[in-house]
Amino acid sequence: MTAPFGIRVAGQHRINGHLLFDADITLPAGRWTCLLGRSGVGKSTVLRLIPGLETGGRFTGTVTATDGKPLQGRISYMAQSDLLLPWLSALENVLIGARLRGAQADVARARRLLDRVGLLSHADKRPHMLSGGMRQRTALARTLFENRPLVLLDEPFSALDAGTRADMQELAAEVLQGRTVLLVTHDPSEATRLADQIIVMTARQTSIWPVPDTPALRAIDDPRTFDCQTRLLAHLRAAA
Ligand SMILES: Nc1ncnc2c1ncn2[C@@H]1O[C@H](COP(=O)(O)OP(=O)(O)OP(=O)(O)O)[C@@H](O)[C@H]1O
Repeated sequence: MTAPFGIRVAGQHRINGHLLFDADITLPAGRWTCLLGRSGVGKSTVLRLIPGLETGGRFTGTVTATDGKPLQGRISYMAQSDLLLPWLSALENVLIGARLRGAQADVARARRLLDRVGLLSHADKRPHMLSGGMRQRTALARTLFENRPLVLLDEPFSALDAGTRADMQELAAEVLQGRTVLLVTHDPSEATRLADQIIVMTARQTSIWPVPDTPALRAIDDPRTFDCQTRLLAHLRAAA
């Protein structure tokens, strides 16, 4: 993998002329940043601004990589909806990026990732034959397969049961080690477990929330993890 790089998103976003948010977010190179905030505040919009996707509004500001190079071809993005192609199997969906680029697809690696997300026995099924959580895990495998230095994850574990969610958090932490990751989540416990940096977003500002000085991936039952997630939840409930 190429050397990790950081990202800064700074500026104002408006929809129909109304200010949605004024943000200044820095993603440290090779680290996990978790972004939390009220529903509708603009977290997914921040994620979409980074690769330059349509947001339905107007952004006045900058998105810059710390190495000064263009971002094209260096980002893997997992949207809130799974975006699986319905006419392809789970395995073919994992391979779709390589196929679209006309690259040699590493089928064995795709199968290993499907195995890691618990879906190898479903590799030949099309998305309509899979549950919501299975489709989300297929989309996760597709995102991890892309092997990019910058990874944007929009609530990637939201459809999973608690046990599978913990397993998938651990898998993502392992596979994405050393990459720059931005994870949008509503779950203070998930953020506290995974984040090197937590950012809480409101319309007026983006602020850093202190994480325990233990390294991520943090133990769920560590009192410092528990204390951080409890205080973060209280803060999110109070934040406007
Ligand atoms: N394509 C679009 N056209 C117009 N407005 C949009 C579009 N996409 C999002 N919005 C609006 O932008 C605002 C922020 O949406 P966004 O999805 O970024 O919020 P969010 O914080 O990720 O929400 P959630 O936590 O519910 O997923 C919302 O008011 C939403 O209605």
